[in-house]
Parts: sequence; C-alpha cells; structure tokens
Amino acid sequence: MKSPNTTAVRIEDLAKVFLSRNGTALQALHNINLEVRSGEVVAIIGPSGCGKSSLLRILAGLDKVYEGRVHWNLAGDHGGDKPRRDRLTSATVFQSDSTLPWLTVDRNVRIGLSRLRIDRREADTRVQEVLRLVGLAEFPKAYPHELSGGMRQRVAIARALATRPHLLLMDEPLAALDAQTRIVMQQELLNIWRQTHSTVFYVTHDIEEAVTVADRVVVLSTRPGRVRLVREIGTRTSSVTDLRRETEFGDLVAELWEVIAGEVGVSLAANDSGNSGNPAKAKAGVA
Ligand SMILES: Nc1ncnc2c1ncn2[C@@H]1O[C@H](COP(=O)(O)OP(=O)(O)OP(=O)(O)O)[C@@H](O)[C@H]1O
Repeated sequence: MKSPNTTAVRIEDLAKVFLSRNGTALQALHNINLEVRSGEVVAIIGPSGCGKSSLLRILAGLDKVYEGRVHWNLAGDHGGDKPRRDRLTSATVFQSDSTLPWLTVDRNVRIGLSRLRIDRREADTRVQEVLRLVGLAEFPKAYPHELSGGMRQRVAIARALATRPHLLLMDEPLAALDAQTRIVMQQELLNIWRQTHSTVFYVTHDIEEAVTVADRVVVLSTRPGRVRLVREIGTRTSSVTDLRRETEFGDLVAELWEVIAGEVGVSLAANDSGNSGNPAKAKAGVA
C-alpha cells in the first residue's frame, strides 16, 4: 500500500554528463529534482534520447558517475549523501529477454536469491509465491524456449520480485511484447504491485502504458533531460480494459502527448501530416 507521507527516494539536482573518447561532453540529464513516495509507481516518459535509461541506470547503481544527490529512505535508512546500497534491495527488469536458456523457469527465478544468500527453504517458498503471482505456477520445470515471449518476460519479472525489492526499476519491460500481451501484462503488473507494495520507477515510450500503470507520470524534456511535467494520475479502481474506455484516460494521454510533442516540435494541427493530433501515435512518433 502506498504510504503518502514517506519519501522513498529523493533526487536532488541530478545531472549526468557523458564524455566521449575525444573528450566531447554530452549532457544527458540536467537539474533533475524528484521525490518519490514509498510504494509509489512513477512512470518516466519523454522524447527519445532524453535520458530516461541514464536516470534508471543511476538509480539502479549501475552508473555511479553523476552530479547531485540521491537520498534513499528504504529499509529504515533515513537518507544521506550517498545511496545506502548495502541496505537497499533493488531489482531491475530490462526490455530484452534476460532468461538463461539452459536453466528451467524455477532456476532462472532462483538466481537472484542465491546472490542474497537466502536459505533453500525460504527460496523454495519465494519461488513458488512469485511464480503464482506472475501466473507461471504450472511451469517451474519448463525451459525458456518452451515459453512465449510474454511468459519469458514474466520469468524475468518473477526473478526481480523474488528478491522482494524495496525498489523495482523497469526499463521498457513490455516493449518487446505484442499489443494484446502488453495489456494483459499491464494488468498483471498492477495486480502484483497491489500485493508487493514496491516503489517502482517505470521507463516507457508508451504514453498509454504510463497512464495505465503509474500513480504519477514524469515527463522529461528533450536532451538534456529535465523534469518538464509531473502529472498525478487519479486513484485507479477499474481494470486496465475499463480504464482505457474512460474519457479521463484519453484526456490524460492527449495532455501528455501534447507536452512531448511540444518538446520535439511536432505540430498538433489537424491538417498536418504524420502524427498530428493523434495521441495513439505518440509512442511511434516521438519516442
Ligand atoms: N554510455 C554512453 N556514452 C555516451 N553517451 C551516452 C551513453 N549512454 C547514453 N548516452 C547518450 O545520452 C543520451 C540519453 O540516453 P538515454 O539512453 O538515457 O536516453 P533514453 O531517453 O533512454 O532514450 P530512448 O528513449 O531512445 O531509449 C543520449 O543522447 C545518448 O546518446
């Protein structure tokens, strides 16, 4: 459950500069300030190349070279200048199929647990629990090649969830899936988060997906990425398919699309060609 009064992550004046081999500097992120509540799902959207993945990699601890501060308040840590990764359990799910083809579903999920030195009995319980959660309870002995793309991605998600992460970082986790499977998986993620209460950063190109899964949507500007807009999404009671029928859903998607289109200089006039005024084309056109 969301704890509105507890800040899980506070990002202050975060900036990221990449240096090329010839010494040219490329500013990817600039002056990012953001507070994320415990148990909150925050979607990060923005034009292609605006720094979404760079931000996620910093939060995941995969990139330690940045300016600014990230304060963590997870697992009872009350902050500090440096992320207390020793006390933080975080898990990252990427777009690509990260299952290991020579291991069964059960073994694929178990990998994250051996790293945490979880004992055998506890690991058995957790693996069964997360496989049930992602709808793969019948497939512990299956190998990845025996599963569909959606099922393989669910294995990757199960592996992340089994570690019971305080922080779940997802970079386009559903991007490789077909449209129908994506919607099914969005519903499954929402069901899972209702039970696990993880704090989630969710990077996506898909505005509709962002509005569907997130409590708040953060729009980054064109590079260097800055926080262009933070949009609170109202409490979600309906299913994903019902949600998509609601007028407010379409309005939110259109509003966010307009902000991104403005960032990349795409006209929304009805008589223009291309993506004009069609929020549904947002993901294809600008990100
Ligand atoms: N390792 C790197 N070295 C140099 N430049 C990089 C590196 N990683 C990313 N960049 C640059 O930083 C900028 C932001 O990249 P990033 O991948 O974070 O953007 P993004 O918003 O996730 O992009 P997309 O939406 O296309 O996936 C881009 O201009 C990219 O070329």
